[in-house]
Amino acid sequence: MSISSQEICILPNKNNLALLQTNGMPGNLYNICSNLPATPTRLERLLRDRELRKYSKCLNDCEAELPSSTQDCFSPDLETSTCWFNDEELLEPVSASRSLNDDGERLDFRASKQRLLVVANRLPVSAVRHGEDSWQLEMSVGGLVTALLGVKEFDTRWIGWAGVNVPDEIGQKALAKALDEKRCIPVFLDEEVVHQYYNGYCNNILWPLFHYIGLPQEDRLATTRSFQSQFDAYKKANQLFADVVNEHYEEGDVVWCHDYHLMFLPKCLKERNSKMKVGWFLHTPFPSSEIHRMLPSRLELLRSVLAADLVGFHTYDYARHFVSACTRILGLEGTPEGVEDQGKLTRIAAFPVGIDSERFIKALELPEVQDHMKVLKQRFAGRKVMLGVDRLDMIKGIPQKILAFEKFLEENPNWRNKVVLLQIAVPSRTDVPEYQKLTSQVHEIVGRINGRFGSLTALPIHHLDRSLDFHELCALYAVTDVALVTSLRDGMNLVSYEYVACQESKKGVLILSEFAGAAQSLGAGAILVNPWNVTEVASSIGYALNMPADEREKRHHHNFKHVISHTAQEWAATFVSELNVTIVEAQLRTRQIPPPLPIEVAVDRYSCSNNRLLILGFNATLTEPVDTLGRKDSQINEWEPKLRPDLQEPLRKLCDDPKTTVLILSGSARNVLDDNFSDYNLWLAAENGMFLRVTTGDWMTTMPENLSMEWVDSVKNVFEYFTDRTPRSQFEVRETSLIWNYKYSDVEFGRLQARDLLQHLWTGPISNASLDVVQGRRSVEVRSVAVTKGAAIDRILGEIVHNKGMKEPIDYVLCIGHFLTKDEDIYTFFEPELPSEVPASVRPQVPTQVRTSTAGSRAALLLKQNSMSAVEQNKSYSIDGDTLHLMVTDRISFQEGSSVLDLQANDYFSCSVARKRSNSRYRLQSSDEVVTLLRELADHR
Ligand SMILES: O=P(O)(O)OC[C@H]1O[C@H](O[C@H]2O[C@H](CO)[C@@H](O)[C@H](O)[C@H]2O)[C@H](O)[C@@H](O)[C@@H]1O
Ligand SMILES: O=c1ccn([C@@H]2O[C@H](COP(=O)(O)OP(=O)(O)O)[C@@H](O)[C@H]2O)c(=O)[nH]1
Repeated sequence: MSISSQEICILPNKNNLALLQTNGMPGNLYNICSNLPATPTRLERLLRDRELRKYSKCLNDCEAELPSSTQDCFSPDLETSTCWFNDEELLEPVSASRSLNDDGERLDFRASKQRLLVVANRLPVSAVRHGEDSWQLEMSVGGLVTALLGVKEFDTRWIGWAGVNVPDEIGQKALAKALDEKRCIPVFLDEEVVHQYYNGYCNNILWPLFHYIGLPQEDRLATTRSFQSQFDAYKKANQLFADVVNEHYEEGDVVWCHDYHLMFLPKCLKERNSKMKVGWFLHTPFPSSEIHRMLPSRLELLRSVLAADLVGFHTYDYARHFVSACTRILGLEGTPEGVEDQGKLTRIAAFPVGIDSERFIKALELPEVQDHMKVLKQRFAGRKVMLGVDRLDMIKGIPQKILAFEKFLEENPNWRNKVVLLQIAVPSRTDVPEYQKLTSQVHEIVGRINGRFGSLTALPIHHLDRSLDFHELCALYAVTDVALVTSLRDGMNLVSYEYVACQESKKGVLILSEFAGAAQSLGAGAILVNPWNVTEVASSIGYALNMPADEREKRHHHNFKHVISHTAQEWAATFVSELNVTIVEAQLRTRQIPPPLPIEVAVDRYSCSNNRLLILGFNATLTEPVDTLGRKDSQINEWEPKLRPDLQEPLRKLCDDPKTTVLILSGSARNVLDDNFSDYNLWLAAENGMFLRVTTGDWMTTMPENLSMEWVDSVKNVFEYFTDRTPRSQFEVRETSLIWNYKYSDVEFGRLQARDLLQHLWTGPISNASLDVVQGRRSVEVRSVAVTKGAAIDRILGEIVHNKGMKEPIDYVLCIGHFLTKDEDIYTFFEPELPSEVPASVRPQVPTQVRTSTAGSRAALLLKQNSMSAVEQNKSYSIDGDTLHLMVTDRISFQEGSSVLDLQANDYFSCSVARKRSNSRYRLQSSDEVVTLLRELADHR
């Protein structure tokens, strides 16, 4: 019998029973499998997932204790390969995890392992060709490989470049076959692409920029010139990766893209299959948005990463920088969850990587490691040994490290023959000129210092330009007294983790750069340094070498605990779990997003009807879309909205159609609507419907009689104060509301100011008033509770019907707008059976029953009621200057039993524009689509 992870929950034991009950769902033990509507929070989901993982790990561990004959274990055949780590079990395919259930029945967990496609530039093995169809595979070096090799919980396949050019088909086939045994799938890149994409765009542009080094000094202009062709190659290479993923993808797979090489990949994948679960993780720092905005391709890169469902970074700082780049450069909304764009949320979070600590700890017991340790101890007997292990990369701060060591020797002559620095500098990206230069620079400094402080028998620096095998490396980690990590920037730095893992008996000291991601997790036990400050590093070396045993022990203990509990396995499992949860949540959220307006249907119903009402919002509905993409933030266009020129013609046609009444219903002031629409034959409702006029007539007010505006002066004071202190913000005093707008200000500063402003309002002038504070995307508006579009519409409708002397009820309503939530009561006005708060998820999108006003339409009902109450109460409104206060209720001339509205459900189209969540039945993405719609309607009289 095979069971899926979904079904695991029906096997509770005492432990997970306790957990499920503490997850906020008392008495609902089987909630995960039940059909009950309780929707768990993200935290509940993640906790449950974590518990299930532990549970299944526990079963797997039990299985490990079964006699080997009962296990169906894979034994890799690496006869043809030499492995750098000589640790081929790391690449084993998924082993069948089997266990017995309570009835002695065998459970096969093979099916419960989720398929994971890891896509990274580099495969864990690099290929070396030995003949036409013969390949040797060697382990690749670098933290990414180390981290991902620790991932064992999934049925993993690795897709990547084998680090070699294979132009011929025979070679490609043979290599694909050899790699298949390692569950690796090659992406073949030709030399030119590798040169432009990997050496060029990735390692000469993105890498230095993301590490705050800036573009290479000498060939900066050349780089600037070749930028476009390198970026094209980058996109091309990413597309090649996408093609291979698509070829191997099976429904339900998780596709996990890695690193700066593949920032374009999420977009390529999602364009082809929007349902694919795509995660992207960056192993390097993500720099401040000020750095990222220097990239000519800044927009495209951000946009394509955002196509992923989940985006992960090593630290909160990197995640914060990314979100800030999205807000500042793309103008998108950053929320605590991630980044939102048109209702799509890309979740952004920090997932600090770890190592497979057990592997290092166990390795120390191996005879070959013990042998290495013995040799090393003898070789350096009587001297303290300091260790540096880095790829030879400018980000690692190797010259700075060596200079600090020189300074230490300079200032501490007593240590000169008593300490040695072993520096392993693994050659890396040797085709990139900057790396070549670094090699000679380091050699030169090492030579100088050895010449200065060395003797015939001892040298202060042992510098190795090569990699070590795993056993040698573990031995070195274990016997050395101090590890020196001086990265100028480093995504994480796993060497520091590995050092700590191997120091359980010696309790050596870790000196760690504060610019490495690892400083966030190992900072408590390490000595943190600024690698640029050579004096500080030199004195830290002295401090470390002289540190008393009890302090070393405490510091080590702190870090060791962290390293063994934050493993690579846990990192990957958490990321994938979060990705799965993100997908579930996105599905739930999607249900709250109204479907696109079926334009054809709306047009078709329009042409079949005889008395139509078109209610159109103004801002962001009939104006150009809010300019966010690639905006030049400093450009203030116009504060006042303007009707899109391409809408003039269709709007005029619609207004001139005798069967159609057009109402512009807006928050804008009267003069703004006058400026834009005076020439059209339509109705204008300004200030959210508080003022009304037909363009051939004068303004009248529909304002409730007792509307108090006493609060205005005090709110104005607060708005003035914040306008003064927020560059490029502005406030507007309307007759029924006050609006502070910061759409042209610095987004983040504007938001902070808005938060502050709200606090002032709540605790000050409006605390006792009957007001609403309405937060827009980049605005704060204060208006009386009674002022909403929905509240005004019945009065407006009454006036229109009366004024036009309508003999026939309205049989078609299209209501579209970029309305604030407060004003969405306009949508539900025409749907009396549902309260406006009802979430879209439970709202029938297209009700099938036919409603007529006589059977309960709110408009007809209200009009009748108002009419009666007006007659009964004999209410009237006064004339105030040029404003006629409307007594709408006594103007209803319809006879009892007849109706103002005779609206069938499928003749009503409420539609939000450019809103992510809405109570409308439908949505349009932007005012561009409004243009299409109105053009179509205008052509169907
Ligand atoms: O593949 P290469 O070009 O030879 O470079 C090796 C790797 O270097 C980078 O490693 C990063 O990932 C580590 C693990 O997350 C992290 O600890 C370290 O700080 C990073 O520098 C690079 O990001 C990888 O893609 C490369 O494979
Ligand atoms: O001779 C060596 C030296 C180092 N490493 C490994 O390379 C990785 C370096 O990762 P780190 O995160 O420190 O930096 P990166 O090189 O990825 O920037 C570590 O796992 C080391 O064990 C290696 O494989 N061979």
